[in-house]
Amino acid sequence: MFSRCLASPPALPPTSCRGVACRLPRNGTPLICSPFSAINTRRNHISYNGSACTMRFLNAVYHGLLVGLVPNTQKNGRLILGVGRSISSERQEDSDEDDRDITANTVQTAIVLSKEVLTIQRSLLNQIVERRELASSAKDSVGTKEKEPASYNQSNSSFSNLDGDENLEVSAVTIVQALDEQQDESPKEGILDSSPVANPNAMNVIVVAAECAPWSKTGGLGDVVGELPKALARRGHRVMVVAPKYGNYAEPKGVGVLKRYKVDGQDLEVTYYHAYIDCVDFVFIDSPVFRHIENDIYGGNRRDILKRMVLLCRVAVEVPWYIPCGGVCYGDENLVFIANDWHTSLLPVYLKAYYRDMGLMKYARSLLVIHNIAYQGRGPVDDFSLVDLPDHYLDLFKFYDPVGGEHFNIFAAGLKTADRVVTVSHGYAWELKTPEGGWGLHEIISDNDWKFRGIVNGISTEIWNPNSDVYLTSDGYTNYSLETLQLGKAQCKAALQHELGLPVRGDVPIIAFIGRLDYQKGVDLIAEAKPWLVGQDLQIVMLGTGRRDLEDMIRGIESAHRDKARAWIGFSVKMAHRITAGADVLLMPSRFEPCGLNQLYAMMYGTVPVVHYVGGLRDTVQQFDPLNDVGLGWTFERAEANRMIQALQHCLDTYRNHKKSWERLQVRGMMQDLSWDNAAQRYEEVLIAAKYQW
Ligand SMILES: Nc1ncnc2c1ncn2[C@@H]1O[C@H](COP(=O)(O)OP(=O)(O)O[C@H]2O[C@H](CO)[C@@H](O)[C@H](O)[C@H]2O)[C@@H](O)[C@H]1O
Repeated sequence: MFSRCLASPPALPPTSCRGVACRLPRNGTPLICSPFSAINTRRNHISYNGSACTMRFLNAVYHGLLVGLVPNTQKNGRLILGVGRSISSERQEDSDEDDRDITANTVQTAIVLSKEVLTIQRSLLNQIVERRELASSAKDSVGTKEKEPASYNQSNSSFSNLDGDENLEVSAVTIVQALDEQQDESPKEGILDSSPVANPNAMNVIVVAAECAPWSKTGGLGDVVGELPKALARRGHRVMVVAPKYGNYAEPKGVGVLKRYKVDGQDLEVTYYHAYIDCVDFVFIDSPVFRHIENDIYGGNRRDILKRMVLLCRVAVEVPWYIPCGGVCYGDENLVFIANDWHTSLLPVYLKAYYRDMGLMKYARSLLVIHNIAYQGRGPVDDFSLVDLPDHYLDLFKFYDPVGGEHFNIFAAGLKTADRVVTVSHGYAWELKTPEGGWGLHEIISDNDWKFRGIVNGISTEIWNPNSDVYLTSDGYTNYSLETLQLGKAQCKAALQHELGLPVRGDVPIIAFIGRLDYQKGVDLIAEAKPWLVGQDLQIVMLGTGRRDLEDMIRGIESAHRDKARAWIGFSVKMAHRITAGADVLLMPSRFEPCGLNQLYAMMYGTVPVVHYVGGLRDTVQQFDPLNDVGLGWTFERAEANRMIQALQHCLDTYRNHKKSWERLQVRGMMQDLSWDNAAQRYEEVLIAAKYQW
């Protein structure tokens, strides 16, 4: 098996794709894409608003915008800009005279460049403008002879190694002029505020997952993969998401790259689609094995699912070499992969076995995020033959526990191999190290505690925002904010009751449940509590899909109590939003909950959570304390129906009899900053730790 691996070693990337370096076509091609209308190419050079510079420089500028572009020194009236290590590390490739015809890439790069230059950091703009003003005031005071501001000539600059390289020069004045012109056309605040921050620790980050909202989503993983990358990009990282292409997606366009991978002896053709949205490169992998399963992305037999995940991981690990995003491949320096759950736990293993063990991708690192340890990619030991690894890697996967006996466990191998491991809350991080919470993997997690950390998920405050929610603009629903909470929520509640055919009554509390119908989510506790629930003056709305018996169970509750209960079986994003807005209470009796997103969404909509005190629900829902008027909802200590009923009794008492307390609860929930920005900062700390780990 080892020799099979060696017989088809992973191909080395083309030299033009190994870093930021790309070559221009032999014949000059005018690039008319710049808002400055002044980017032109000559052989190996680009004239940018009249200043000669190399494509490498433009690429470096592109990266420099992300890592911080620093005025360095001035020479012959031109400002030399240092862009950190990306330039110096690429300089030796300048001597390579091998031009490559990459016109399309070059044009694309210039397009990206021209867009990115507009989002150049406020600090750079200010520095340059300040210096220009300094220069002109100095000029005024001295007369006709232009005098350089002293700061231009700092010989101790950290970028002094760039001195003298003509190719790295660009006229500061032309940049300033271009920015000035652009400011006339566009709202300054908008451009600058949405730009990535300068970040000295900026990295290339590739998030790999089996699902990515809004294109594919079966639960919280999709939401996280759709949003965390954007928050990392806002922090100045260059971020890509790699996910399978399950359907026909509108935005991503084919990139014209075709590759073949062998999985379980079968040749699989792979093409790639790309979209650049909110400063993130979304790369979708198209292959026959992924097509037409958008409604059942984890469907099929165990071996089929495993083969899909093998393909995803094998392709993803090479994407930084082969897929030009904005004309430039990510390359493997300063690179961190973020794998998610067992589906992509093979990625850290492939990174090690195929590359780092062979002296390739030496500086690339991997981070594995545990969203749910209950799914581990277990199978018989024979499954090892499907993952195409050297024989000595079997020990990483072979795992014994009393439940599964000796078996093949993909999550186990990923946890051991990844450079860092994160899970999605502090509560769950603790639980994972216990025999109950770790689902057999607790010892591996404890053994790797040094590289393990909990980071609470954030949420998209654009998609899940009652003030701009696109699903609240029709059918009687309305958008609302903190200021219009009581009126707006009452209207949404009436619209929900109307849409579901429940009695339209403002005074009756609506208790909602949204989630996968399985053991984890504790929906059976609702069935157990049914006699109490239906004896109350309340309405209960349940949205979910999953286990057939649980679907039948909630259907049964509805058919026995049509005036009080509704069960929506299926996956409906629209209904999830509408129920979150229209309900008064969100019930989450989850037996375990790594983080939970629905309680966060609920709080943003003034919907009060009642949750089992477990995992991420402990971290995010502080128990209401009426004496001190603090807290965000109600928690119950054990996943038992009577405990849940007690918590609901307290909750309904406050709803009915303490309106002001209730409103303050709602307001406290809505006023929290639950955005991804905090979590992204924590992730960045982990990325940095991984980068400097040897
Ligand atoms: N029938 C339905 N129709 C429409 N939308 C539906 C739906 N059922 C669920 N959803 C949506 O799917 C998402 C569920 O997210 P959760 O975080 O609650 O659970 P999940 O268990 O999938 O995620 C796992 O990963 C996430 C992310 O890390 C962790 O928060 C979580 O604890 C862990 O179990 C929400 O956006 C919810 O609205």
